[in-house]
Amino acid sequence: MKKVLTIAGSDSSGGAGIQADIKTITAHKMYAMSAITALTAQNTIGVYGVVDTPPDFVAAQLDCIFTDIAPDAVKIGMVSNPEIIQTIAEKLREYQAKNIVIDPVMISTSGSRLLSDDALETLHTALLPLGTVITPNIPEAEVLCGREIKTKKDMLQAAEAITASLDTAVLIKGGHLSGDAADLLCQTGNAPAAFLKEWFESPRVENSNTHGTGCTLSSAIACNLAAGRRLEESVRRAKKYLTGALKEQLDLGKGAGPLDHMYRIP
Ligand SMILES: Nc1ncnc2c1ncn2[C@@H]1O[C@H](COP(=O)(O)OP(=O)(O)OP(=O)(O)O)[C@@H](O)[C@H]1O
Ligand SMILES: Cc1ncc(COP(=O)(O)O)c(N)n1
Repeated sequence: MKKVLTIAGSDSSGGAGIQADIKTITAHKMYAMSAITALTAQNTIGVYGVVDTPPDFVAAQLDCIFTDIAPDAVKIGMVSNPEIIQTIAEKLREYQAKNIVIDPVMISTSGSRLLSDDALETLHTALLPLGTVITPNIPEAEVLCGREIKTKKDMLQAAEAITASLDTAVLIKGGHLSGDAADLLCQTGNAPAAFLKEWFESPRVENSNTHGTGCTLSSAIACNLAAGRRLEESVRRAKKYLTGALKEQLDLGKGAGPLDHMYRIP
């Protein structure tokens, strides 16, 4: 059985973070492990409290996992503060982790900050370059490249800028733009300053319950990489899984509710 590790925050309402990741990994019939970076008191309406895990305890969780059951892929979500980010980066290097999908979570759908202001620089320099692929949404991609993204043309330019600056593949998620749900994968090509770009599009599903879409997509990409698939194919399959989970029209809670992660399980 393939093993997938999620390093992320806990969402008490179960729609995003660690809980969405474990459901997604389980729905892919893989073995899920978790290192929890923060506890959030959260529901479909908002985030009401955050308690960060002490960095040495993040390290202890990662030591326990990597010295015992080596993961075939790692998904990283909410990382909270610079000390936790440094710890994760050191451990990923120490254990030579492979197939690393980093979702640079900054602000929740409900509008709460999940990354401290002083963590951005550390995220950029210490952690993101270790990713096999990073998966920012539009506001996160704007922060990473320092320019506005209003159109698909802007996405193309931003993706090149981020790929060039981090020397890693980037999937910019287009859920925050209007029209079809179009995500753009950009990787470095063979020649200097050459980029390989591919769009992954699906019709927009009329569903306001989108809590945890980003977490779910990045975990599903990690599962497909764990299965040995190429990045492009992993993104294509992950997006199909996510779109299916949205189409189920699960409607829980008073705000932006969660997805039906289990829809493929008979
Ligand atoms: N209404 C929708 N219909 C179909 N796909 C969608 C819809 N909304 C978002 N998506 C897809 O969901 C994935 C996550 O995109 P999004 O841009 O919302 O990321 P995100 O903001 O990190 O997610 P979230 O913060 O809600 O967890 C992308 O593949 C995007 O195209
Ligand atoms: C613990 C945790 N991790 C990530 C998210 C982002 O998910 P969303 O943007 O859908 O709120 C979240 N709300 N909570």
